[in-house]
Amino acid sequence: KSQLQVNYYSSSCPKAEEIIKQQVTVLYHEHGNTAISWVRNLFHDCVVKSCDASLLLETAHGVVSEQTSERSFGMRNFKYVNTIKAAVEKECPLTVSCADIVALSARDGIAMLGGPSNIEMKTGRKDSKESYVGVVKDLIPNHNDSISSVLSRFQDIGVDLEATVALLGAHSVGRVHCMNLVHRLYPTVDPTLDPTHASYLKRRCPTPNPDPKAVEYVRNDLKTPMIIDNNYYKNILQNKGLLTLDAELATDPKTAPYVQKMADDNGYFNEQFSRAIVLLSENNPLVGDEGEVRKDCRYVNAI
Ligand code: HEM
Ligand SMILES: [Ca+2]
Ligand SMILES: [Ca+2]
Repeated sequence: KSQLQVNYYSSSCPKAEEIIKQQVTVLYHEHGNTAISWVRNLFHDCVVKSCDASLLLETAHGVVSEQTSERSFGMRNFKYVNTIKAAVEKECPLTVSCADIVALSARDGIAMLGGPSNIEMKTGRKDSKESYVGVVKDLIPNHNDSISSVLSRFQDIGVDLEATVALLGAHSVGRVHCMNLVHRLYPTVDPTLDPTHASYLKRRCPTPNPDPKAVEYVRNDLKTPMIIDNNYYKNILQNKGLLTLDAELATDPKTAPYVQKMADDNGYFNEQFSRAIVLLSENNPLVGDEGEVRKDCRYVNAI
């Protein structure tokens, strides 16, 4: 079985990585939160079977999109993946996979957001010919799952304990909708939440039953909301994590020592985050003649 490699497109499409980076940069300057979406996309694609762009398939021709799963709640900016893909197709038709676009856009998005800029992302992934919507809920943890179940799910795909703690640092950017946190505020405030922060959250999320269509949300990190840094760990140590999972990460005896170390040392966090992103991105890829290179990331190729 062939493997992923560094610069897989060096002869078939030498400009591929440069074009993707340029598109990610332009999109970031138009809508900064696109870069945030590329990071979440990597997680939601790679954890579901493989980094194979299964996430990007839309509901059509008998396919039901993974994006319709309740775990995909709040995901955004999918339409701009098509912008990146179109630019790459123009240079090299049917050559660069959507799965590699997911991986490379995550790498470049992380750099735009001030995270590590030296991630060695291999390429050569192929795209799935199907959606795995039926297993999304089994594979992507819920916001109130226990830390031990989250750790074992990551373990199953080769992401170790320290790397898992580092990956959650992605919650140093982006937002959480009220729907995913009102259970910590009503009817009574979760005692593990900092009371001042809880009052702030109640102002942002004033009712126990937010309309899922209303865009009521809280930013993950009030200090550096658009920067991937170790502030997430500082927040959760001060009981200002938004998800139940965030709160548990800070106190569980297995994860707490790493949380403390990451909070104390941004360089160490960056190192572990880079390593973890690579592990995540190499989960079970389709390679060689497996899968296909989709022409349009939203649909499998016509036969
Ligand atoms: C393992 C357990 C995880 C759980 C339970 C979890 C859960 C969530 C939830 C509930 C949200 C908020 C969705 C919303 O209300 O809009 C969110 C946002 C986000 N998650 Fe996670 N997450 C996990 C791991 C990760 C990982 C490993 C990454 C990336 C490496 C990641 C990246 C993000 C990003 C970037 C956002 C913000 C998205 C935006 O603002 O558009 N998450 N996550
Ligand atoms: Ca996938
Ligand atoms: Ca931050």
